[in-house]
Amino acid sequence: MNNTPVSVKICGLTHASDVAAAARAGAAYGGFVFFARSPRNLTLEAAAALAAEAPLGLAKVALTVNADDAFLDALVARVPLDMLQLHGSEPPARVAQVKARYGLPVMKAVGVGDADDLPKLDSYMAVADQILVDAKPPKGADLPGGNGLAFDWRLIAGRRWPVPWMLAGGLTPDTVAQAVAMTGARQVDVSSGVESAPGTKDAALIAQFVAAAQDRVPTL
Ligand SMILES: O=C(O)c1ccccc1N[C@@H]1O[C@H](COP(=O)(O)O)[C@@H](O)[C@H]1O
Repeated sequence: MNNTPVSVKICGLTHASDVAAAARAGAAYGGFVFFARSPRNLTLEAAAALAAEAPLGLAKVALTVNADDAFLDALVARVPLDMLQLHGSEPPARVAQVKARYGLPVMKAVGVGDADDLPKLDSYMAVADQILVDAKPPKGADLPGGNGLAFDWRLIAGRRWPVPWMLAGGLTPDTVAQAVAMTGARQVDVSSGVESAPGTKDAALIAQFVAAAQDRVPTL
């Protein structure tokens, strides 16, 4: 039995109050989204201002989707970051390139819809610092993540990988405890499940989510 509390990432922070709510609730990571079609999309300037508000203990993660070097160069120069999250179709070689170029830990997201998607996770073990096991977006979806959709957690029940991994996809304060129990995840990531509307974070839901993930009473 593992007594270390589950680490939580709150993704899609867009206001200083979101950063404060995530930190107050006990989240370990805060995510900033850089994807134009997302309701959580940030400019570099807005992200730099939010990053300045993040206390020690809240790791600042930048989520990008198939970003090129020019964008990543500007991002890393402008925003103090602790990790890059690659949420597009970046192949293992691109993950290795990004890791070498910026010297930041890289988390690679992989969408899971059915058992056929699981081998893809293995292809990133040698190059990524962490893996994000997310729900595969529906065909034709506008966003490659952040859709509030879960996958069948039984697909990964009892699975272990040689690098740290996070569970994501449609998690909510009501479902996260069951997701953790079924999968054995020690890290979870949420965006839509702690929002009152797309792109609008709710401090009470954030507190409830982190507490539920860690099996304790919320810190409000
Ligand atoms: O949140 C977004 O807008 C987003 C945009 C593009 C790629 C990924 C995005 N979010 C990530 O998706 C998962 C699951 O989100 P949800 O909890 O189902 O809404 C999570 O890792 C977010 O970081």
